[in-house]
Amino acid sequence: MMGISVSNVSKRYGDLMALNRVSFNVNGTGCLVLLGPNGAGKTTLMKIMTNIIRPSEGNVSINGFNVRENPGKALETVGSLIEQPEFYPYITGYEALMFTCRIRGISKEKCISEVQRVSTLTHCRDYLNRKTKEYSRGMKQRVGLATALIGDPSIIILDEPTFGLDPNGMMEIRDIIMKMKKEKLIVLSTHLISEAELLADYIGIIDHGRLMHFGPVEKQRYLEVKGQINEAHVNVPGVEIVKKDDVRMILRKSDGVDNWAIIKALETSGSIIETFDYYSIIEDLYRNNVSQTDAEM
Ligand SMILES: Nc1ncnc2c1ncn2[C@@H]1O[C@H](COP(=O)(O)OP(=O)(O)OP(=O)(O)O)[C@@H](O)[C@H]1O
Repeated sequence: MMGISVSNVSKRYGDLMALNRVSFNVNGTGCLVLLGPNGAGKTTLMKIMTNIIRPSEGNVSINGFNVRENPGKALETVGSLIEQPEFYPYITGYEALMFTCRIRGISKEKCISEVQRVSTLTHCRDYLNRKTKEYSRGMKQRVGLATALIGDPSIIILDEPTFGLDPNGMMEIRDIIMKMKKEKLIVLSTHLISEAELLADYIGIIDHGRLMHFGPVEKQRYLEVKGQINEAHVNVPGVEIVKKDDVRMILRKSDGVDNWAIIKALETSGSIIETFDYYSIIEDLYRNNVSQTDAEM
């Protein structure tokens, strides 16, 4: 099974610990979102994962191959877009993509159709014949993403893929990621909680170089109840109250607990329910794990 293993990775820049003993494993398909404020260490971690820089300590393995010792094998099926893409200014986007096809070992005959495929996916065909020095930030971002998709890699590592895109562009890229994550392993960084909520199957929260939280996003497990719930008791096995005030309550439930059982218990105990819905816990995790001065939503 495809997977990434990050083991005790630290990175020092002089006195600064940009990453401090980060470890996690992620396997199979889905999307791991690395969420954290500016300067948290997300890009540094992704650069280490793709062998752009070397860790001060620790190791990264992809599909069982150590990224530093065996980069050819480890990164064979990995596509990536790290930081803002930069292209040689006098070449066109088309030439940049063709060049990447050749580097990735795609045969000459197949390059044209592959460039068409990735540029259609990322909606950058209209300006592929213009020189990259004329591109806006968003245009560069789309061509950069197209570059990451060349060769149809099974693992894709994307550093802030929607950075610099207009709202439509953001939605298009998120749609592409939603589709791709069904059959690929995607790792992406963002400082936007809304983006994490939409895309994450696994979440890693990074602050000041430390991995503060790592785990699956249990989308169906958390419920938000609003209404008059000041006297609420939820005597349902497998249900616990995570947070509660007079008008709002967050619940966590175990597998197999029926939402109707919870509603019934709440009403029986005298609550008046106005809304009852699934709740994304990511914002809470972020608030609890990122130092307040840095928190930006
Ligand atoms: N080459 C470098 N030399 C010195 N310090 C660096 C270098 N690269 C990164 N840093 C520092 O390491 C820390 C982590 O930076 P990094 O770019 O990984 O953060 P980030 O989470 O990706 O932030 P952002 O969301 O702003 O892109 C920051 O304090 C940054 O200033």
